[in-house]
Amino acid sequence: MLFHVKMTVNLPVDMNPERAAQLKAEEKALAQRLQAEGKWRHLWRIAGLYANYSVFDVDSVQELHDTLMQLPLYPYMAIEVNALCRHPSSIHEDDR
Ligand SMILES: O=C(O)CC1=CCC(=O)O1
Repeated sequence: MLFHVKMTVNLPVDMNPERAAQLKAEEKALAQRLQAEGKWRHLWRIAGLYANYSVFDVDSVQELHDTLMQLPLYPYMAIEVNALCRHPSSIHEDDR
């Protein structure tokens, strides 16, 4: 199942810089592991914003929920989710 996810990060302005750097490093490590596993298919910066557009390929809505909840930056994110399904004109056989 594919889901388009927008994540907007809002770190508190008074957050300790070392704590912020630690959270970002943990987020990067998990994001790269999930990409290597094929669960996090796309990760794009939204130009001009501390936000991203992502596409997740997971087995269930519950798996998406659990994945998002475990992100280190989750407490500081606003998240919007849209479920995706195959477009009849798509030429990409792996879209599903
Ligand atoms: O910087 C972001 O958009 C938040 C984020 C998601 C994965 C990652 O490494 O950073």
